[in-house]
Amino acid sequence: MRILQIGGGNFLRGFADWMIQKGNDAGVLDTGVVVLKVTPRPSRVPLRAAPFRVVLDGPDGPDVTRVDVIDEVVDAYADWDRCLAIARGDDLRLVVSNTTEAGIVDVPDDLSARPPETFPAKIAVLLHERWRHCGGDPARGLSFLPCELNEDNGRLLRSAVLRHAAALDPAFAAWTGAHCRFYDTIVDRIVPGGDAEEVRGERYAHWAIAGDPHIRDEFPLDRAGLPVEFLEDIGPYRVKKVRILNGSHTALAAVAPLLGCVTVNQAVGHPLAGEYLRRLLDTEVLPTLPPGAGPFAAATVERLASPALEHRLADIALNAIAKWQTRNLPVVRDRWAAGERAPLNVFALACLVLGYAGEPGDFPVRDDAEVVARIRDGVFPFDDARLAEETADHVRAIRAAGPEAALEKVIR
Ligand SMILES: NC(=O)c1ccc[n+]([C@@H]2O[C@H](COP(=O)([O-])OP(=O)(O)OC[C@H]3O[C@@H](n4cnc5c(N)ncnc54)[C@H](O)[C@@H]3O)[C@@H](O)[C@H]2O)c1
Ligand SMILES: O=P(O)(O)OC[C@@H](O)[C@@H](O)[C@H](O)[C@H](O)CO
Repeated sequence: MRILQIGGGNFLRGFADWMIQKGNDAGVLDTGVVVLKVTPRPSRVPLRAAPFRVVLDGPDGPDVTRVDVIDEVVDAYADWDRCLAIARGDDLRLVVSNTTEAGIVDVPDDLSARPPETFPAKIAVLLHERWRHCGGDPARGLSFLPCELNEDNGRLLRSAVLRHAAALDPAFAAWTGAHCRFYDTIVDRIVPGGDAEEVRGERYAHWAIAGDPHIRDEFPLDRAGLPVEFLEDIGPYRVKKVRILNGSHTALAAVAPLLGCVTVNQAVGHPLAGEYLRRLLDTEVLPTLPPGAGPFAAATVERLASPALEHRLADIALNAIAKWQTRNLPVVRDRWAAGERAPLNVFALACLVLGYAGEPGDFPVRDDAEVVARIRDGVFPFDDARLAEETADHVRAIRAAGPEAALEKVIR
């Protein structure tokens, strides 16, 4: 069997490729991976069909795995014909992707371009080639496992692909709708970096996959003891993971640089930033979740405290306003709806607003130029009067007393 992998970033190498290697080693899979490079920009890590090491930090030292599953890398912009040939392949069954949350977009595209610009349009054209080649054989549909962190990632990808498919040929769209399976998944492993030879991450991993049970036989990694779970609905699991882990990351990336921290583990170990994190989880995030999320929150704090990960706050701060909106704002809204307050999450937003505005000057701002410019012009990023007012209160307090004293006051 062959798996088509869209994107060759560190996350997929340290998570999906690592799992496929383990599945092959355990005898539950027998598959190679072909990686498609789908952006015209140069890769951060040069992509090669060559073995690499996955080094995972754990309580008893690093665990090193040689991953040798990538047997081909194709650049869609350099060799689209080869991509079409791969799509025709008899041995192709599964597609995994990670194109960041920016990749699954539902916008018009030029389907005659070689290649089309967006990820879903590329998939539609590749599937169309497959459909033509197999004469619409129902058995030749593909299964998609998107790893992007968008909510309902499988459903989103399916609907964008189907829109392009309908423009190509209604009969092809019907085949795609009936015989290709798009699974919602949620992935969890902190993978802070790597290069062509090595990917660094944590030992912890979890992959929750929802939907049609067909996938359990195509991708039976649970039978190799891997942390892959097949669930009917991953919604509740997703909310818990995103609010606890990603919300903590985004809050720390906003607050901790103002206290002089550079990495996540420094922040967790910092007396004030560490207390901020624990209180954020205990008093704001956990009350918005169903009972039973406490152990996951405690385990998350331990994961974030690991010194071996060297996860830079500045890297997590990429597009921080949009991330705060999806990871932290829902907590604020739920607390308000329950007649409670959420000052620690709003404090993080105040730190972002100040940081984006250039005070203090060394804040790691990595966002869309337009988003940054609007904040610098004094425009509050959300259309919400209460949020604007509470954020402004924190901004004033930070300006007057400095970040440490202002934070002390909010915490205690
Ligand atoms: N690194 C982690 O700890 C981690 C953990 C869980 C999930 N994730 C997911 O991974 C993403 C970051 O991935 P990474 O850490 O491997 O980073 P990365 O920058 O190494 O890889 C990102 C990949 O996305 C591709 N890409 C970017 N924009 C695209 C677009 N518009 N269309 C198509 N492809 C596009 C890039 O070419 C690259 O292959 C996050 O946004 C999140 O969705 C990461
Ligand atoms: O990858 P991003 O930039 O979307 O978010 C940064 C981190 O919060 C994220 O990558 C976590 O490490 C990951 O979600 C853990 O499973």
